[in-house]
Amino acid sequence: MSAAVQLEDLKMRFRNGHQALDGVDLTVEPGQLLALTGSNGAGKSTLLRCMVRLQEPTSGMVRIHEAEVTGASSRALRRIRQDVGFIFQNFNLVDRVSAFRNVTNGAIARHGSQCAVPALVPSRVRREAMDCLERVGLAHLADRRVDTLSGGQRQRVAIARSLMQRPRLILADEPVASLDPAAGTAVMELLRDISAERGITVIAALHQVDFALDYSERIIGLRAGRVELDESNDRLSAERLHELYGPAPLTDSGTRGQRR
Ligand SMILES: Nc1ncnc2c1ncn2[C@@H]1O[C@H](COP(=O)(O)OP(=O)(O)OP(=O)(O)O)[C@@H](O)[C@H]1O
Repeated sequence: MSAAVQLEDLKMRFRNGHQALDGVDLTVEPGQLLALTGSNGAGKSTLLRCMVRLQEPTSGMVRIHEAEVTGASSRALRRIRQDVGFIFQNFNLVDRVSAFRNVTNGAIARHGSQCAVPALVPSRVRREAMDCLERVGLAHLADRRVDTLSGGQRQRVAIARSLMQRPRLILADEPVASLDPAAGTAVMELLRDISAERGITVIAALHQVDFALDYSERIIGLRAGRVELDESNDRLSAERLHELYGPAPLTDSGTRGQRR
């Protein structure tokens, strides 16, 4: 099967001369849940953003599902991005509207801007939005304004919104960094489960090495914009990962989430 993501000698230098990515080569198999780890400033966010050109790489090649991202026209890029969900640390939801409306917004790329206008949302999209909310365990809060939800609930709304895209790839930039350990665990379990159920490739930048070990199949360690470590999680000990990337909080008062 073809790779979900392929990066070749990817480089990104900011205008101030800072080399944030310094020749990253990486191939990610479809359906894999991969954790990107590394200390502050290692280049994790830049790498995720460069994959879909939210940040323009300076050089190198990105391919997603066989389509070349680098060099793609804006139309081709839009098409590639339709298959890619992005989950952010700060959720990036529309605060003053309901969970349901945030989720139907996720259908805009597939069904057009009518999905942003409640009265015009087709009934099949409404049904799908409820299914997605159901999947993340929040159907009962569909009508709640998202700014009245907890951080963990908001992140689950963001995941439901991304499911509306029917993504083949989800890029998650510190999806649990703003959450308490229990909410973080719930979000990581959800990402792991939807990846397994739907064959969605997930690449998650994670600071917490315990989450990386517990929920990913493969761990990439970045340092100064380079891949320093690339291991399957069952070959990595927590001690080694802690040693490389510093102390990190345990996920839940000393216990760790369930391994696959
Ligand atoms: N707009 C910018 N201009 C110049 N340098 C930048 C810019 N944005 C980020 N950087 C630098 O690029 C490097 C990589 O940043 P990036 O945010 O990708 O790291 P990260 O691994 O995601 O870090 P963190 O874990 O702190 O989020 C850092 O040294 C950062 O200071």
